[in-house]
Amino acid sequence: MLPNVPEGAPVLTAAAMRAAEDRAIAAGSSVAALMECAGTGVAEWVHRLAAGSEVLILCGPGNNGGDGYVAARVLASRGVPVRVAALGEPKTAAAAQARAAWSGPVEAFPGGLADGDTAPILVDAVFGTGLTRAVDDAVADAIRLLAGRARLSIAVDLPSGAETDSGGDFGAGKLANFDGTLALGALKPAHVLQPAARHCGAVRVIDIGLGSLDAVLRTSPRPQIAAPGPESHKYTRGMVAVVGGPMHGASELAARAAYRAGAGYVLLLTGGLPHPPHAIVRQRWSPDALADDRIGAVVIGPGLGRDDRAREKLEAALASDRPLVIDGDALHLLDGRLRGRDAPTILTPHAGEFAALFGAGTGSKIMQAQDAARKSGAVVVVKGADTVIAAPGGRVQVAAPTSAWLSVAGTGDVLAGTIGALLAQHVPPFDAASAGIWLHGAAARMIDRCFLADELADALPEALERAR
Ligand SMILES: NC(=O)C1=CN([C@@H]2O[C@H](COP(=O)(O)OP(=O)(O)OC[C@H]3O[C@@H](n4cnc5c(N)ncnc54)[C@H](O)[C@@H]3O)[C@@H](O)[C@H]2O)[C@H](O)CC1
Ligand SMILES: [K+]
Repeated sequence: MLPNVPEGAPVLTAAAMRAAEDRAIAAGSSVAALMECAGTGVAEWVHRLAAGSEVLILCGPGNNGGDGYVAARVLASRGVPVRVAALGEPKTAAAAQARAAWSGPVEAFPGGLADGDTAPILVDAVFGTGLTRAVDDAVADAIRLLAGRARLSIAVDLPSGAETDSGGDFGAGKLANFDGTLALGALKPAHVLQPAARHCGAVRVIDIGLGSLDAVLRTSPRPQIAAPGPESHKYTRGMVAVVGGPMHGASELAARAAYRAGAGYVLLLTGGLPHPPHAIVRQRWSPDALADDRIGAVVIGPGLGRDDRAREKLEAALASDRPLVIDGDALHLLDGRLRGRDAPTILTPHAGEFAALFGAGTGSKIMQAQDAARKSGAVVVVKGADTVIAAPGGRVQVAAPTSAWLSVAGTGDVLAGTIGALLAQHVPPFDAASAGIWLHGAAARMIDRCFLADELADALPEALERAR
């Protein structure tokens, strides 16, 4: 049930890590001291997890390899059987020092390891944040093979071959799957962005003495959502208007999710005959349907359609001064019409909708989301297995990876309704988006597998129970 990365944690790029390291050194530390901390922290985790089994540590030529030599020395001093295999001699002074302090043998990697060689515990200290180009095929293949054969595989800082800042895979499909990754000093984008994130397993951060870290990017925190008090009534709990269209199911799901996420009153503007759940107030759409100033948020897009009537509805929603969640079909009808909107606006595109709206951008998903938020003036939620939330002012979060079972029809509609409920309760738009994604992800993890989007909506109250 635990998310596999720490919540609300700073995420630093390779350059930001180097800057933090420079600050620590200016304050009296040294690369060797940081490496000692890193290697000792790795050894402590491995010692606990290895439970006496033999550990094979693969060391690269840079400081990631240096961390590996330190870990080997510390593990051996604690009586853990350790083997070290290295990809050449160390190339940095600190790694060379760590290598010199390791008194055991060093096997050649990958060439020196016999076919079928393995150890129950595999530690990958080959490359970390210093990797700037693809890893040789023979090296990538050997890491993947050894990690696959091990009972437990652990990456030091990053799975070797991961691109630190973009979460890309330098090896193009050759990254090994690890059970765990020990992030040194702080999380890096590769721990939360796909495809690298899925290779990390459970990620834990090891303190290496860098002090407090200031980062623009963080993982989404667990939200704190207050329960209603004695003074609450349906309108203070938030009134959400869902503007529907020809695909009724989608707007029904958004409306249901809005209630399940705590809204006090949900109005579904599609019309039609009354049917359960009767708590959803169904009305026909009219141009002045959004004039009721008790409406705290409007959700538009799920099931809206893309015809002239859909355009007319979107036009009215954009012209209103209501906070807006724009999703699904409405994203396809936007064509830059957000400019000049003062009320809070949240866009929730998936990758395809994002590309259609903002073009095929360059840079990491994080940079692209920030750019889109700046250009549109809206909070932009780029959904996926690595959902990024960006605000126009530059604030940005990555949600902890959640259940892949969310990849089913209707879950986006549930998310739009969930965010709408929080927005209607006057939660600021960035926080509403962040909390909505957290609730949605927590609900998915709780109901586990093969769920219907309706059931996801119905699991939101249990997720809310954990957001206190
Ligand atoms: N940042 C910190 O505060 C600390 C980080 N530590 C660890 O150090 C690594 C980063 O170390 P660095 O030496 O910069 O890079 P790497 O070890 O990741 O690798 C660089 C090394 O590898 C060579 N190289 C690069 N790409 C390739 C390639 N495709 N094939 C072969 N060789 C390649 C390059 O020339 C270098 O020699 C960080 O992740 C932490 O693990 C320390 O613990 C200190 C504190
Ligand atoms: K590594």
